[in-house]
Amino acid sequence: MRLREVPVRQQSIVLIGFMGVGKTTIGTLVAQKLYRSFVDIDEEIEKEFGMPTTDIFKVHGETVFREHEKKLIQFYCEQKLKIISIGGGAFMQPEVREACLANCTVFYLDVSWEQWKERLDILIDSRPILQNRDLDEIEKLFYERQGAYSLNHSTLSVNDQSPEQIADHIVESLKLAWDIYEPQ
Ligand SMILES: Nc1ncnc2c1ncn2[C@@H]1O[C@H](COP(=O)(O)OP(=O)(O)O)[C@@H](O)[C@H]1O
Ligand SMILES: O=C(O)C1=C[C@@H](OP(=O)(O)O)[C@@H](O)[C@H](O)C1
Ligand SMILES: [Mg+2]
Repeated sequence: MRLREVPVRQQSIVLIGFMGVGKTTIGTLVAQKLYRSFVDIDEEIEKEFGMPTTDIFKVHGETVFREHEKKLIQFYCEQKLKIISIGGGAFMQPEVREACLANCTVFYLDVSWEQWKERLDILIDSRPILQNRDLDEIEKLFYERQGAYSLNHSTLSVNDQSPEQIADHIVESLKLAWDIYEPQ
């Protein structure tokens, strides 16, 4: 069943954006604020394989990772009342975009390259996609992915804001939309 028919208040929320933008951190906070359960797709894949993402890439390869990522996203997007954080590369798959946009409310967390660069040191060890790429190559990837991210229901700049502020903003904007589209 397509959740398009599901009341907008019950639709799951999906957070998209470049790796390290804060999807996992902010998704956890939004779930707490809305009393919903939180699903981090990377964490689900890691549980399935019993190893961190970097090892999945090394042992099984990116193609296997992407296939599991797609299947899990398609599964969770069809459920109600979840807050779902998906990996930064997931939205490059057309089937993932279709599943998220058709069934859920999709928030794009948008960060400037200047601010993202400051996080590189804390991300490098846990994000296999960043390894073996120099800064120019990462910048190219950052801009290449923006086209896919522009397909969303709501874009939110996260520059100069704390995770708590961003989560509050998402909750407020959802409540406003719910009242407009489904007045109680
Ligand atoms: N708004 C923010 N300001 C500063 N640091 C942040 C912010 N959001 C996330 N971070 C930090 O950036 C890192 C990556 O966050 P994470 O939630 O794992 O991002 P993602 O899931 O998008 O890859 C973490 O160390 C987190 O604490
Ligand atoms: O951008 C990517 O291709 C990836 C982003 C990661 O998730 P985050 O966006 O949560 O860092 C994780 O799925 C994997 O390392 C690949
Ligand atoms: Mg994450």
